[in-house]
Formats: sequence, C-alpha cells, structure tokens
Amino acid sequence: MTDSAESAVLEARNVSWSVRDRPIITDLSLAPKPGSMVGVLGPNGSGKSTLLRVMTGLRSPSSGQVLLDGADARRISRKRFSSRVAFVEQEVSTDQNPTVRDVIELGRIPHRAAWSGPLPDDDEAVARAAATTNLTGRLDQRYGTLSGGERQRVQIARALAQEPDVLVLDEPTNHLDIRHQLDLLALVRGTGATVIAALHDLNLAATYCDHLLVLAGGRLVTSGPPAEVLTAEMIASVYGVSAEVSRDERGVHVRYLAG
Ligand SMILES: Nc1ncnc2c1ncn2[C@@H]1O[C@H](COP(=O)(O)OP(=O)(O)OP(=O)(O)O)[C@@H](O)[C@H]1O
Repeated sequence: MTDSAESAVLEARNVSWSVRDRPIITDLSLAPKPGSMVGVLGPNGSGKSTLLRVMTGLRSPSSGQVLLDGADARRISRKRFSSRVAFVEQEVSTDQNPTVRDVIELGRIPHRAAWSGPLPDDDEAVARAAATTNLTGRLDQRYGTLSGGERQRVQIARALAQEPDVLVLDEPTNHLDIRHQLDLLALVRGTGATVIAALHDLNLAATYCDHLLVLAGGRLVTSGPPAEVLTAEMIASVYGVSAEVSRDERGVHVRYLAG
C-alpha cells in the first residue's frame, strides 16, 4: 500500500538526512494510503524521529523529497503545510506558563488569518478536541502542573484542534497507562486522518496499524502489513530479542521470551 504514491497526501520519496556527514536516515520512502495508520518501528536511535521530522518539514532532507498532495513540500508555506499536517513530538517543553486551553488553541493558528484572534470556529474546534481527549474539565489548568500522561493528551488535543489530514505522532503512547494507550490509538484511528506513528510496542502496532515500516541504523529493514512484518526472525535480528509470534483471527500477538 505504501507504493500507492499517487494517492498519498504526505509522502517521503527516497529521503536521507545526515548530520556532519554522518548518515542518520538513508533512502527511506513512505506513502501512506489516505486514512490508513502506519507504524514506524525500530530500536532506539534507528531514525524513527528523524524520519518523522523530515516528513513534517522540521528537517530538510539531504537528498530525496517530501511531497504534500504531490507537490514538493519546500514550495509550500509553513502555514499551509500545518493546516494539513499535525505533528506531536516526543517531548514538548515551553518557557511560558500556558493553560491547557492556550496549548490546544495553538492548533488553530494555521487556520487563522494573520493577526486574528480566536474566532467561534476556533473555540468550537478547541472544545471538540478537549472533549475527545477527556480534557474539558482541565482547560484552565496550567500545562506545567499536568502529569506526563495528561500533557501527552493535551498535545494530541492540540493536534486534533488543527483538524489535519495527516497526524504524525512520535511515540504517542509514551507516558500513558494501558487504558489511555488503547483509547488514544483508537481515537486517532477514528479521526479518519492518515496517521503515521513511531511506536515501540509491537502488540499495539499489530492491533492498530495497517502497515508497518521497520528501521535499523536509519535504513529500511522491512515493511508491509503487521502479519507479514512481525516475525520472530525480524524481532531477533532487529531488536536482539527472542519472541514467539502467534497469529489467530484477532491478529498477530508477540510474546517476548525472557533471557
Ligand atoms: N541533530 C543531531 N545531531 C547528531 N546526532 C543526531 C541528531 N539528530 C539525531 N541524531 C542521532 O541520530 C540517531 C537517530 O535518532 P532518532 O531520534 O531519529 O532515533 P529514534 O529511532 O527516534 O530513537 P528513540 O527510539 O530512542 O526515540 C541517533 O543516534 C541520534 O543520536
């Protein structure tokens, strides 16, 4: 499915990114089918965040191209790009002392005319995003006083308020308890947006993703549907972990073997 480049909203085509001549990601391509959820897997330091940063325009590829609606993303204004693509990074820090509402409202900026304050549409989008993420009662709380999991949910709410066509999430379940992990992935799937998410949990990836991409050392190891990608051989070679992988009518399940 990632070969269906023509229909992808956001596409990476043979992108590489290096720092001081050290290749961090090399020749990666990804063209998610609209409305699908793609999981980017790989060990720590394998280049997942870098790929997401390149795809969201925070890093310029050293070679290759990022395309939005088939056009080179470098030719698209940041505002227009952000009205289509929302990115939730792993750790978001702020020097200010904003409220939860202030943070979620940031998602509306790409939709506003220059210098305009919040409009009724913005207030509605913020209220909807807060309700969907169960934060309605927290809107006036200071962001800095929230727990790690609550902050994560606020960042997701900010991205939802952006009403994007593509949601790019870097380890979105980090900090979340199991209930919130399941709720969050079901929620983002239910938005209808195309989702690209870096994930560590192989079972969550198997449950929620349509397509997986596995990286090691910044290069593609394998890609395809979870049932094809998640094998004991792949887990042993990429993560150095022995695992049993079972398949039944509910999907793929990975059980790690101690030792
Ligand atoms: N600006 C930079 N300068 C130097 N090295 C960098 C820079 N950005 C990334 N790297 C290195 O590139 C490699 C890939 O980093 P990246 O954050 O993309 O990995 P990741 O797969 O997201 O890791 P994790 O699972 O730990 O979040 C790491 O070794 C990292 O130290």
